[in-house]
Amino acid sequence: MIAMTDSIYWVGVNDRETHLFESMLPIPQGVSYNAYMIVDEKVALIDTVKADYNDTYLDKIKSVIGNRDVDYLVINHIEPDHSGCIKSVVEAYPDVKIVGNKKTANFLEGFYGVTENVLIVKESETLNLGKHELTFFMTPMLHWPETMMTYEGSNKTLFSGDAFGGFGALNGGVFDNEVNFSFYEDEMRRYYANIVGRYSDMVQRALNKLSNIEVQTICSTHGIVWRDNPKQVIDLYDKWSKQEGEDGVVIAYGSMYGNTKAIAEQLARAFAELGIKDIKVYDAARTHMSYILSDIWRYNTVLLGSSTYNSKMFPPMESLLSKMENSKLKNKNIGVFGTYSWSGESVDLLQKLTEQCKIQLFEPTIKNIFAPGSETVDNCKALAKNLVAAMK
Ligand SMILES: Cc1cc2nc3c(=O)[nH]c(=O)nc-3n(C[C@H](O)[C@H](O)[C@H](O)COP(=O)(O)O)c2cc1C
Repeated sequence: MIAMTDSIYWVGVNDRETHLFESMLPIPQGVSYNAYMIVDEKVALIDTVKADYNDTYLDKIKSVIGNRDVDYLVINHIEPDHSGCIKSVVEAYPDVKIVGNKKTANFLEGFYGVTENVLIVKESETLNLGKHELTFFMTPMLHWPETMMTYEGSNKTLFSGDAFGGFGALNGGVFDNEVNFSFYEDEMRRYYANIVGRYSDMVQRALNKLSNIEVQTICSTHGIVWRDNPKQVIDLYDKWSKQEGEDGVVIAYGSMYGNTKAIAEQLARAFAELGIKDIKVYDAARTHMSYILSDIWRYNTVLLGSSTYNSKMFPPMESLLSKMENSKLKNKNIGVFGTYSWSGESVDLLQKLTEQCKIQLFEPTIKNIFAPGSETVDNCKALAKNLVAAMK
């Protein structure tokens, strides 16, 4: 338990055990499931943690309130990594009222069979705890239908659910002024690109809503608590949700025997010769696509390459492109390249995807039969030149 004020507590946990978040995204640095508690005339919990950490969570609550009862459990987001302890909270505190919106109630019944003692709240409705008053803001599809945020007025604290969160367990430092943010920034962007990015329009809607309230502290369900400079994370979310990429290049390729890789290397060199310093080259079969997507989110220029594999793209590139399409990527300048030996579908498929994604494809497209020759070097230089000219 960590006291955030004399009456608001962090009762979250660090997960250093799970390898793959949502069974897909590597979290070598762990992740935190943040939950909070407000102790006033009434006691309110805000979100719970993943079921695996049930005992630790309940112990933390008890360490603050002893034998007092919990009056409310606010569910900002019912994804199981935050709602996994609902049933044990109900068992431990049978009179607890579960606070959520109409959609939360539906999920609550479906996941946990809980139908009693549910308090349904609507947009801007308030709940008085004594000195603290909670106001609820609906933020649907950020990133589930039932997501909402809870604002505590006396401390100007926003409990934001998954919004403003990120990977990376809390290594002692919990608040933004206690940590070196560069590590958390990378892990926040990877979380954003892979989990929230698809719902960027909803993020913009939520940011507009929040612009009407004064926020001094942001408490997300993952990662650090922002109380020194909450504007920093709001600005980052604004930038990421507008998909405003920085000048820089991501080159991702799939290559079995090095021919496509050779083009990737030539392209990287061509960008470097044009003065670009931020160039990230990824073998899509080697680096998990969540890291590649995170950099694609960061930069404005993307080069995608694939050899032809059984009339298709090389499978790891196919996965990356499917994820890119699902993320509703926009505002990127793209070049494509690849090699083949007889039918050569991969580059055409790469091109087709850029049409589906509505991202701008730059010429020349580089499609090589067998090993790349000297004309490939010229094509790489021409493509790099066109893409650099389009940077800010
Ligand atoms: C398993 C396998 C399947 C392939 N399937 C095709 C194909 O369907 N059409 C084609 O034109 N070339 C195909 N090729 C040839 C490669 O696309 C070609 O040799 C390419 O240059 C390899 O590039 P890389 O060295 O970057 O892997 C295949 C090669 C392998 C090893």
